[in-house]
Amino acid sequence: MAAPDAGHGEVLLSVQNLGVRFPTPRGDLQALDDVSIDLRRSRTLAIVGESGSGKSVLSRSILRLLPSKALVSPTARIVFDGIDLLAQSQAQMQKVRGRRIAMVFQDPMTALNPVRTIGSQLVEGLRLHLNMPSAAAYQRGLELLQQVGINSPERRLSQYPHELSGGMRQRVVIAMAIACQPELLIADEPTTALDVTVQAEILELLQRLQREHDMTMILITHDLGVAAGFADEIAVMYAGQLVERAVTQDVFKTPRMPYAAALLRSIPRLDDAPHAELFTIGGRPPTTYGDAPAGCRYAARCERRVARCDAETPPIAEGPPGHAFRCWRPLEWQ
Ligand SMILES: Nc1ncnc2c1ncn2[C@@H]1O[C@H](COP(=O)(O)OP(=O)(O)OP(=O)(O)O)[C@@H](O)[C@H]1O
Repeated sequence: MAAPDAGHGEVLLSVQNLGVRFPTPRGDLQALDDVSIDLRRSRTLAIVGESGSGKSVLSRSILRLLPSKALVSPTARIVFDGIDLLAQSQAQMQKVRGRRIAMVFQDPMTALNPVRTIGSQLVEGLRLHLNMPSAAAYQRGLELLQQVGINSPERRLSQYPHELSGGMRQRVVIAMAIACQPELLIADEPTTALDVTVQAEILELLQRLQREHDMTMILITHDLGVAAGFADEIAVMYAGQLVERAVTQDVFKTPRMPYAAALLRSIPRLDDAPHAELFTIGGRPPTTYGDAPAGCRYAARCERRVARCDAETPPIAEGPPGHAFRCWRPLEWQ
């Protein structure tokens, strides 16, 4: 699907017809189905959806970090700055991963080695990717820690991950991710494992770094509220499919697919009455094994369902220019 706001900047990342299946004893689990998405340089895209909607499989596909048993659809293409990523060998991907596309994961401890100091991990990345001599890498390590808002960086470099708070650890992981000045940074639920007070600080840090380094960014989150404050564009995933895509304010002002509208209603608002019950979407998204039955995957939970929703699969298509959605009975205006 073409990036909204077409004409501003070249497309840096293009995902076309991406399907991913995992073989299981119950048949192939369909994790992603025909996902196409373009992202222009310097833009931030939030990928939003409930647990299991395929957000992480999408980001891992881009980095070629899927488990070897994953089956990628033969017609899929993922093109990053003209490089066909799915056609690269793992050795070639080493030159892209970490260097041109970096990732920040949910739990900083999965990215950090618990038995090595922060300094050795940060410096090693710089030496490995950028061939820096030790002294220069150490100096750059200090600068990076300062950039991500860590005080007394000399002391921190000699500490082990467990000696740092969760927020501090995520700052270190972010410093490692930006070390090689990647063009694309993918942050997968970067604040979910952190205290609420620290979450906002980490998001602010990512936003500042995005601006300062003119990075293109993908933020994966289950929280549309977080996406709103962060991203230029929002892509909503549901049960392995992309179901709505537009610039952030269009998704908020005029969501077209009832699922996006329901997600919006489930965000707590400051003007809600005290103790007002939060809206929740009843039911759960389906998991598809083998070929998906015809129909809209959201139909069973949808307030606007009509017979066609069960009979035919809606394609993803643009309504107003730059606003694409997958729905037979879209909301015309909110
Ligand atoms: N290695 C795997 N083997 C089998 N199934 C998998 C594997 N990884 C993911 N899946 C399945 O693929 C689907 C999409 O998973 P994914 O992790 O992308 O969802 P998500 O939207 O990122 O969810 P969450 O917010 O919980 O991380 C899910 O049904 C999940 O169970």
